[in-house]
Parts: sequence; C-alpha cells; structure tokens
Amino acid sequence: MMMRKFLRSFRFATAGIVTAFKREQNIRFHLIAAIIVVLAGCLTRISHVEWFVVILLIAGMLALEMVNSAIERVVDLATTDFQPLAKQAKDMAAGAVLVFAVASAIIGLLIFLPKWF
Ligand SMILES: Nc1ncnc2c1ncn2[C@@H]1O[C@H](COP(=O)(O)OP(=O)(O)OP(=O)(O)O)[C@@H](O)[C@H]1O
Repeated sequence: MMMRKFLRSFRFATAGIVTAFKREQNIRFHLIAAIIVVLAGCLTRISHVEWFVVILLIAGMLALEMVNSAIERVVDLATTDFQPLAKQAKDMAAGAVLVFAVASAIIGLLIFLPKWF
C-alpha cells in the first residue's frame, strides 16, 4: 500500500518534470547549459568533490527553475488582473533563480578557470 502510494507520487513528479521541459524554454536552456558543463567536466577531468559540487548546482538550478514556473502558474491561476502582490511573488521567484544562477556561474568559474589557464 505504501509502495503503491510512493510509486503514484513518483509518477506525478516525473510528469511534472516532463511538463517543465516541454513547456518552459528557460528549463530547456538550463538543460543545454548543464550538458555543456558536464562535457567540460569530462574533458577537464575535474575531481570527485568538484563533480559533487557541479551536480548539486545543476540539480539545484533545474529544481529552482521548476519551482519558479510552478509559482508563475499558481499566480496566474489566482489572478489575471494586475496585482502588486502577484508581481512581487513572480519577481521574487525570478530573483531566487537569478541569485542561484549567479552563484553557480561564479562557482563554475572558480572550478574551471584555474584548470584552463
Ligand atoms: N497578475 C500580475 N499582476 C502584476 N504583475 C504581474 C502579473 N503577472 C505578471 N506580472 C509581472 O509582469 C512581468 C512579466 O511577467 P510574466 O509572467 O508575463 O513573464 P515572466 O515573469 O518573464 O515569466 P515567463 O518565464 O513565463 O516569461 C513580471 O515582472 C511579473 O512580475
């Protein structure tokens, strides 16, 4: 019974990931960026610890983009009128993505640049 419930939740979560990749251009962009970073990691032969960091950043970025898209949908469901709170919610969610993206880019440069130059 518990296993069936877990599998059901897993199916819904998978459907959410598929929808995100189908509907959200930003998420597809992050996936392409992630593939490039993984290829660069393979070519540069980064260490185990560096792989942990890179994988965590890629997963975090994709997960945060999905949360941002979910918030956008909930806001759009709640109102189609111009609402200052709706704007704040969407802009803060987008800001959270930006914070993580900038931090990821800096950490990526700190990992890769010393190996290239
Ligand atoms: N109901 C609303 N009331 C007030 N401001 C809104 C509302 N919906 C969107 N906005 C604001 O309008 C701007 C554009 O929002 P919109 O959701 O169209 O695009 P977006 O945030 O760039 O998302 P997407 O990734 O879907 O393009 C944002 O600053 C957002 O906060």
